[in-house]
Amino acid sequence: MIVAAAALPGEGGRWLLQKRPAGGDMAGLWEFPGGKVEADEGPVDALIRELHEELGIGIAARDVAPLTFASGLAGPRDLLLLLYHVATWSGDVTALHADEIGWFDTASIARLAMPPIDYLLLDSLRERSRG
Ligand SMILES: Nc1nc2c([nH]c(=O)n2[C@@H]2O[C@H](COP(=O)(O)OP(=O)(O)OP(=O)(O)O)[C@@H](O)[C@H]2O)c(=O)[nH]1
Repeated sequence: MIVAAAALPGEGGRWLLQKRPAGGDMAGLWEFPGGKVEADEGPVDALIRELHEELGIGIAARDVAPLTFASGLAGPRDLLLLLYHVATWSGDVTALHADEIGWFDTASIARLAMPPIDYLLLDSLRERSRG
């Protein structure tokens, strides 16, 4: 499974994470917004679709750039997680899908309960926060 996810930058080196809804897969864990890349779409198209569905924001492909990726097992499934930096967007970020959203610096992200693969993304996110 390929998943496209977004690193959305906020004030002071913070990034947006959302808490997966109760009752579902990996309930209560914090993650980067995004979702599965469907068979008929590319990863950036999937990201644009998912961010509209989950956060109600509009992003343009020209504002999306690869940041890093990680791979491993997510439960029984083999997952490739593509993390994209999203420079700008239109509309206000709204939690349409998540139980909660928040803006966290990388030290705080490291202390959140996340799917295991997400911890592998943190080095690149730290570098990007300094840049
Ligand atoms: N969006 C997102 N998904 C992640 C992250 N880390 C991680 O392991 N995942 C996993 O990647 C998959 C993302 O698919 P999805 O967001 O479409 O999940 P979903 O609820 O539709 O999955 P489901 O239909 O199998 O329950 C989930 O299994 C999720 O747990 C992350 O940082 N962001």
